[in-house]
Amino acid sequence: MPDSDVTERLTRLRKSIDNIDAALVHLLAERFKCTQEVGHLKATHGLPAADPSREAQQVERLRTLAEESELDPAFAEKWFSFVVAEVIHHHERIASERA
Ligand SMILES: C=C(O[C@@H]1C=C(C(=O)O)C=C[C@H]1O)C(=O)O
Repeated sequence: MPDSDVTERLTRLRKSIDNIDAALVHLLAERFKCTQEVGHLKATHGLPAADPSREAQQVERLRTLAEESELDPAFAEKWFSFVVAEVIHHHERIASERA
């Protein structure tokens, strides 16, 4: 493949990667807006920050979706756990600010 074709293909792929990264940031921002609201609801009603049974259901679902999409399910779970840990941290902070 000539060098100019490689450069063109790389540029095209990187444009798509940049679009996907932008979409992921937007999706995460929307997710955190929802989880912040959940955090306030929980703090107002004295509910615990974490809900392990809900998380177990989500992990199960996400692992299945990952398999169907040919994404490594272990990676999907790792990503989910990373995000949820941050959400729980936010919930604990919201609850402590109310106390
Ligand atoms: C958002 C919630 O709080 C926590 C965070 C979750 C999440 O980010 O999906 C799921 C369960 C909870 O541990 C919730 O209870 O729905």
